Amino acid sequence: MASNGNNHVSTKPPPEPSPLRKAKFFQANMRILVTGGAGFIGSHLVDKLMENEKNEVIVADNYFTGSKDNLKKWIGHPRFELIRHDVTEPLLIEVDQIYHLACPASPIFYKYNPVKTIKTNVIGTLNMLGLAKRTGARSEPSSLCTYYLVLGNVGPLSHHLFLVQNRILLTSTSEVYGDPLVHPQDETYWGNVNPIGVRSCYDEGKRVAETLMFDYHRQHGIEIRIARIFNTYGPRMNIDDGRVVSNFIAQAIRDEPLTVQLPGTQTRSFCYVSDMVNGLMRLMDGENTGPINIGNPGEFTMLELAENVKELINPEVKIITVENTPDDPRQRKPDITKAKELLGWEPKVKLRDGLPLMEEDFRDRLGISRKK
Ligand SMILES: NC(=O)c1ccc[n+]([C@@H]2O[C@H](COP(=O)([O-])OP(=O)(O)OC[C@H]3O[C@@H](n4cnc5c(N)ncnc54)[C@H](O)[C@@H]3O)[C@@H](O)[C@H]2O)c1
Ligand SMILES: O=c1ccn([C@@H]2O[C@H](COP(=O)(O)OP(=O)(O)O[C@H]3OC[C@@H](O)[C@H](O)[C@H]3O)[C@@H](O)[C@H]2O)c(=O)[nH]1
Repeated sequence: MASNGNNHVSTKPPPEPSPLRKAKFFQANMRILVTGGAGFIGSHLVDKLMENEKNEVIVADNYFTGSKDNLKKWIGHPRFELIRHDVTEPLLIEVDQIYHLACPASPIFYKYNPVKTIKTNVIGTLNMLGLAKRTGARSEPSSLCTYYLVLGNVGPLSHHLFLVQNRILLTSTSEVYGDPLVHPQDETYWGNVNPIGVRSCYDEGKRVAETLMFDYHRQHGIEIRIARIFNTYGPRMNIDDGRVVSNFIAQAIRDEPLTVQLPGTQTRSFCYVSDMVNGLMRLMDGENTGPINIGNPGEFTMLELAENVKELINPEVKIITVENTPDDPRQRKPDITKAKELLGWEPKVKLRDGLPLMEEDFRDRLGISRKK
């Protein structure tokens, strides 16, 4: 017996679904926007999302640090769209989920135009939250779903569409902890950030982005997810990205000295990109808003990282020390208890297994093969 929704019990079976539901147009697609999808993490996320035939993926990117090359295998695919768009401008499209990654991540690039970086973090996140609000990032049907209903498809498929959970995920950062006085960092730590320093366009920008996410959640009921990402590495990083793993690997391949910034005892924890993408998707699909640390708790000094790269990639290469930049955090290691308990997630790829995978990609792109 089926209820018609007005508390009257009907003995009639539910109507047959329209024969059109098997047509492509009626597939139960989840339309997912990935901002910053032409970048390093974003393009790996797109690869994973596109594996699911029920997903349509739209990338919005201004190509500041990203490139169409990272998405070349999807360009022209019927379930994929690429838009040249700067998130500091509003975007009017219909989507069910938003992975909001757009923001330069390497210190060299985010410090290059700090005013633009903070605008990207603040205005960009406001715009994406506005989009989430307009398209109904709540446990209600989205505009897309409403459209299906207007067409009169009242079969089991449309019921499924009602259950689509619209939401927005922000890729925040371990930099919200600043130069942390608590070690390892768990999500309850409020951080130690210089609000007027050269890194603050990024650190404070991401902190405001987190604030906006929670204010939209509390005030407008928007379904939010916040990931605090720790240093991530892997294939497709820009060769001249400037971050430490890509620098050391490119230097080792080119026979140039590995430039350890002083003092060299500062630590970081490095997460391989496939683990990261997996963690982000679990967070999006799970029931917890976060913030949740996603990172690999293996902790290395920069000197240890250089030694590892030397041993694995080029035992002949020199290691030198060079000046550092202001406000460089002295230690960083995620406490991932929350990710383990709430998402059932933990990283699988160890640094010594991930570095050779990245080396292979860098050698291909640089056209330098391994010496015999
Ligand atoms: N990789 C890491 O170690 C790391 C650590 C913490 C947080 N994150 C966060 O993850 C996200 C992705 O980082 P990534 O390493 O892939 O960096 P990335 O620089 O490779 O990718 C960022 C992408 O955003 C795009 N972008 C930048 N500004 C934009 C704007 N105003 N409008 C539209 N697109 C814009 C870039 O062109 C690029 O494609 C960023 O939000 C970053 O803050 C990364
Ligand atoms: O050539 C280099 C580059 C960097 N470093 C050192 O390596 C450490 C890591 O520097 P990176 O530039 O890779 O990145 P950071 O850890 O400072 O910031 C990073 O982590 C948090 C993310 O949000 C940022 O997006 C990301 O850039 C720093 O201590 C830096 O001084 C070197 O020793 N040599």
